[in-house]
Parts: sequence; C-alpha cells; structure tokens
Amino acid sequence: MTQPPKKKQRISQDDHGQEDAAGVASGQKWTSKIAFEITSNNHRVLVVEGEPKLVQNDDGEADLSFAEFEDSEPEAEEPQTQQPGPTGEEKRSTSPDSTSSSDIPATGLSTPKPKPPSTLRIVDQVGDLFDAPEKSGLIHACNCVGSWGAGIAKTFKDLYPEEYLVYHSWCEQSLSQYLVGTALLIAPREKKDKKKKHYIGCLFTSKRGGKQRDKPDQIPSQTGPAMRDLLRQIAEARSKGKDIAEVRMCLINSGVFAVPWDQTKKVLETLEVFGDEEEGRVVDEIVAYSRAL
Ligand SMILES: Nc1ncnc2c1ncn2[C@@H]1O[C@H](COP(=O)(O)OP(=O)(O)OC[C@H]2O[C@H](OP(=O)(O)O)[C@H](O)[C@@H]2O)[C@@H](O)[C@H]1O
Repeated sequence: MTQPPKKKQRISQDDHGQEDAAGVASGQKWTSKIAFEITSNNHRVLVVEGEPKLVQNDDGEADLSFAEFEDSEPEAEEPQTQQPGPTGEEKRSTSPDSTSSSDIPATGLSTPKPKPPSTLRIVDQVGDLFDAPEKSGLIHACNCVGSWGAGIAKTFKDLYPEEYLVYHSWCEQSLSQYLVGTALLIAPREKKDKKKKHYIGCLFTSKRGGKQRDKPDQIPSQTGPAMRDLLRQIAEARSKGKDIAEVRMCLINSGVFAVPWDQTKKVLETLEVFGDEEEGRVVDEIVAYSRAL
C-alpha cells in the first residue's frame, strides 16, 4: 500500500496552473498545513487544516495531481505569517507522521465518537436526611407489605403520616411479588403546620420487612430495578412541571435489611442515566446521607 510522504514538503502549483488545494501559490514555504492520508480503500486523501480532499489513488485516476514536494525548511529571514498554531486535533490531522489512515474513515471526515452513557453518581455525605430543602426528594428502602415499622421508615411515618397512608394503600392494592423491584414516588401532602414539603421515594427492595425480609443477596438485585423505576418517575414528574428539587437518600438496606452499604452503592452506580432533551430533568447524582460515616 502506498505510504504517505514521510516529510512535509513545499507545495508547487498543480498541473492546471491554479493554486493548489490549500490556496497557497507555489514557492511559499509553510509548515504542518497539509498532509496526505492513505484511507482504507487506498485513496490518498489530502487533509488541509482538517478539510480532506481526494488527491490521488494508486492508479493516479484523481484529477488533482500535485507536483513533487520539496523539503521546506523555513528560512530564518522570511517573515513567517503568524498563523494560530494548529490545535492538537489539527496537528493530528495535518501531520503525516502522527496520524494514521485509521484516524480518517473512507469518507475522509472524522465522525464524532458516541458519548458513553453516563451512570448514576452516589455521593456520600454526613448529615440528617430530613434537613433537606423544601420540595427535595427523600428516598428510603421499603417492604411491600405496607409497614414502616422500624428504623428510618418509622421516622418517615412520624414526619409524613399522610404520605405513609399513600404508601400503605399502594401496598394493599398490589401483590408483593409484583411490587418488589419497583418504586413509588409520593408527592407532598398539604401541610397544616409549617413543616417542609418533601417528595418521598419508596424503593421496594424487599417483599417483607423486619425479620421476614428477603435474603441479603436478593435485596441488592431488587434495588437496581427499583431505583431505575424511581429515576424514571422523577424525570417524568419534572417533565410535567413538578418542582422536585435535589434528590437525596439514606444508606438504604444497610440497617434492618442488613445489606452492607458498599454492596448497594455498587449496584446503584451501575445504573445508566437515561438522558432527555433537557438534562436538568434527569437525576444523575444522588447524595447519600448518613448520620455518621
Ligand atoms: N435521620 C437520618 N438521616 C440519615 N440517615 C438515617 C437517619 N435515620 C436513620 N438513618 C440511617 O438510614 C439507614 C437505613 O437503615 P434502616 O434500618 O432504617 O432501613 P433499611 O433500609 O436497612 O431497611 C428498611 C426496612 O426497615 C424498616 O423496617 P420494618 O421492616 O418496617 O420493620 C422498613 O419498613 C423496611 O422494611 C441506616 O444506616 C440508618 O442509620
């Protein structure tokens, strides 16, 4: 396969007497503005400042045939026009030494690399989960039998009695085996007192609670789908104009459900965050509050 010229050389006029592809009259010296690339189908592509031009394939069919290059060592006395130096990308594309034909696909145009999907970020923070600003979303792990009997769930029941009734009746209308691995987003009820209004995110990570909880190795695998369901519900609520502020959680599953926090956190951080046209609606980071690390 023809190798691209090893060194940059001065360009002269092409056979048709016009300026060369780079618009540079012959005799001028210039550096690192032009290079040839050999594409995978053996076409010699002229890359001028990132602008590829087909110049010549092996059988010399192309219409542009460049005269021979000569070595162009810039002479000291000649005033060099102060061109902004090529960016890293341009350098890569205009210097034959540093680019390879694999960098420029057959079309000669570099295609943007697909952005890797972003995954959920969990940030650990010492503090009280309930010190959250108005309209925050507070997430905790729930059983599917409608009981907030112990641990942080008991605190939720004391602070949000009406929201508890929503959770309880939701469980009553469903079967645990269908509920586990899903979530319930509860909007704040009207508050008679001055208490802050918070959205509550219930993650159904175990069919039963307390001592009848699911096995510790089952709970993490049910936590992933439950959180994905909750993220979807939050994004949907926000797209309908619900003003859900920051989203925070406690170290779910790490108390009554006896699952080490690192295990749950690892599952959560594999969750892909689905984007939509307004990134603001999507939750891509959740702060996990614990009273003491
Ligand atoms: N104010 C606060 N701020 C920040 N963090 C706080 C806090 N208060 C407590 N924590 C911590 O929050 C973590 C969660 O630990 P938890 O044991 O509560 O919940 P879990 O997710 O393991 O288990 C769920 C089942 O527990 C319940 O009990 P029942 O089944 O009803 O009996 C439910 O209903 C479920 O079923 C632990 O690190 C606590 O230190």
